[in-house]
Amino acid sequence: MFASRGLLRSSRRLVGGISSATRTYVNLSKPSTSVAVLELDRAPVNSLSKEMADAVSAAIKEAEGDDKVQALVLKSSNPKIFSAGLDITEMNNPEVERLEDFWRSIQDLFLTLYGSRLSTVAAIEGHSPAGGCLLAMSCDYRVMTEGENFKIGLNETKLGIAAPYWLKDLFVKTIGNREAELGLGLGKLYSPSEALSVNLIDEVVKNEDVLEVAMKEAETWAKIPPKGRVASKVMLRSEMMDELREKKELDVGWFRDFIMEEGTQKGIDAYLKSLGGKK
Ligand SMILES: CC/C=C\CC/C=C/CC(=O)SCCNC(=O)CCNC(=O)[C@H](O)C(C)(C)COP(=O)(O)OP(=O)(O)OC[C@H]1O[C@@H](n2cnc3c(N)ncnc32)[C@H](O)[C@@H]1OP(=O)(O)O
Repeated sequence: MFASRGLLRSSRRLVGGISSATRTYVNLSKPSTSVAVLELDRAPVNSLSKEMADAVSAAIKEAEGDDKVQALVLKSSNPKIFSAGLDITEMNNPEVERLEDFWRSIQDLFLTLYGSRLSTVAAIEGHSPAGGCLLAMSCDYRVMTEGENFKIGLNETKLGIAAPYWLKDLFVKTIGNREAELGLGLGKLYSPSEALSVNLIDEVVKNEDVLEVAMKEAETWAKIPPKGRVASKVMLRSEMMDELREKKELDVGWFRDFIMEEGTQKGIDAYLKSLGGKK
């Protein structure tokens, strides 16, 4: 399985007898019969551009296409950054049509990952702000590497923007209403131990152990008979997904109007310039 479906540039290789495929922005491999590993690989910070979001969605669908695969580990090629979230340059002085398409790709990525028939385990290596936290929260289980300087959370308000309603809903579902009020309002980024204490993540592990722990967890989920497991996931998640599917174009409009406002643009521009102090 995992043959290219013509969506992505791909090259195939055999690593220790394991078939794996390297593509633009993502690497998909299958280290065991029932578990696939999807590595985010967009330097420098795995930010989600439209193309990156499309590549991740396509790779998830490809893994789902193998009937034997029951679980997926989502990891990063960068041991210090899981994902820096949405590619802010997509929202900085954008062309409107591209901005709308970008948002559709982000919505689709969320629907694909959150609604996957596969059990998904996030191996959160390092920083995971905003859209990175979205990726992690869309999984069934979250393991994060230790290191109190690593942060996860929804910091959108600090950029002068607001998380979309469905990301807010996902946050509330994950950590509860009160903590979400604090987290969203303050744009709080949690250290691994803080994230664990509010149930934003499920485990904190040593950096060198993260993949092994995530794989073990994925194998555990993969052993659960899929019929009941998937039905349970659908019960828990379909309401939210159906609502977004219904409101998709409305949500695109809200996003576009919000981002295109002059004040929002000023905030995004200033934030982007502050990053790394280099721009
Ligand atoms: C109605 C709905 C309305 C709106 C919804 C909008 C939702 C938005 C959700 C989001 O995801 S917004 C993005 C939020 N992300 C962040 O705030 C993270 C920003 N990045 C960082 O904090 C740091 O880069 C890091 C902690 C992840 C890593 O730090 P470090 O290793 O020191 O790297 P640098 O900061 O030097 O960055 C390297 C390089 O990458 C660029 N960059 C970083 N993050 C992004 C990003 N999210 N998008 C685009 N580019 C990013 C950074 O500018 C540097 O570029 P250079 O060219 O200067 O090397």
